[in-house]
Amino acid sequence: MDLKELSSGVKDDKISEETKSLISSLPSHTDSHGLKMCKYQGCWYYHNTVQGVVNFQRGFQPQDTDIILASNPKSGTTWLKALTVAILERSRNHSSSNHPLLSDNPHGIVPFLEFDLYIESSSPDLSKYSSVPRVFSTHMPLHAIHETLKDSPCKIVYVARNVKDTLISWWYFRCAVRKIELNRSILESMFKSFCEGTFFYGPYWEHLLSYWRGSLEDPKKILFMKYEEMKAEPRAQIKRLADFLGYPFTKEEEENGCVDEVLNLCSLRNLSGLEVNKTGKVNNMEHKDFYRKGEVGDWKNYLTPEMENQIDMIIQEKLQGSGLKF
Ligand SMILES: Nc1ncnc2c1ncn2[C@@H]1O[C@H](COP(=O)(O)OS(=O)(=O)O)[C@@H](OP(=O)(O)O)[C@H]1O
Repeated sequence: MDLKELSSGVKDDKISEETKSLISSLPSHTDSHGLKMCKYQGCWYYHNTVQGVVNFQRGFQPQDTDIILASNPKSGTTWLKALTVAILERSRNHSSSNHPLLSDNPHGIVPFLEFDLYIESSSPDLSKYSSVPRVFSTHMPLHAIHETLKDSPCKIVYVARNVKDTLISWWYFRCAVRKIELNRSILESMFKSFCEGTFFYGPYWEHLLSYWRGSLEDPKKILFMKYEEMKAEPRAQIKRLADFLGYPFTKEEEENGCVDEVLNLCSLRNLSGLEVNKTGKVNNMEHKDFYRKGEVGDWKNYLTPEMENQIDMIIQEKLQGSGLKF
């Protein structure tokens, strides 16, 4: 594998001596592609990402109005970023041609804390993100960001997705990034690692539960959304998001079609058809690879009944008693 092709979160070229020493003391394993991972504060990361997490925890200073969009990878992050940007930008009266979503990928507009910003240093230049509110994103679990954000009234939105669709989306993405055909042996090794909890940002259920419990404890600070509900009732869910962020749609906006405008702008079909999303890269990943089918239940086309049973049993057991269901 050509290391230059990898995204910065997965490589291991940004690690300080101090973090190397930390990593050497942590549980570790090597993934099926030969990339080294370690378990830091209960979550599995590639080594560069640990550096990003450590730098974030050391240096990030939240502002009261900050918005943090959190997710497990492949759970609807790109969509949530686009919707949040569109909700916030609607008051700025854009003409049809100068909306930020028309000239950049949602990941270019909303940076990831632990890869894009904090991977090189604990004091990155955030001046580019000075407009209010600042919007950042993360795949870190809540326990990794809690200490840094707990005294701030900033808001956190989490999007969760059914584990089986998340897994299939990851599989597609891994193959797309490596420019190879969908390959069942890759799916099988990813499946194993998902089930064992050793997948990137896993265990998957711990990630979900951290935000789920956080949202129950402090619903004004943490909004828990589900990809499936966003697909099933987009108008209700986007209004829920806008209300939570403190940018509710007015009655007039609802009547003049503004909610549908935002939804249409952020639809998979619209975003994936934009020139900016057909070309270009962010963090060594092609914009186009962030968009695929966006269907609920696509896993049925790929997982065997045995795989389905196994993963269902694990998730059922892990989420038991939490009140969280998919
Ligand atoms: N606008 C919009 N609407 C609905 N669904 C969308 C949208 N944009 C991306 N997607 C689908 O989300 C899946 C990618 O997940 P993420 O965006 O979380 O990926 S990432 O973590 O940011 O890499 C991936 O799902 P799958 O199609 O199931 O692979 C994308 O197709």
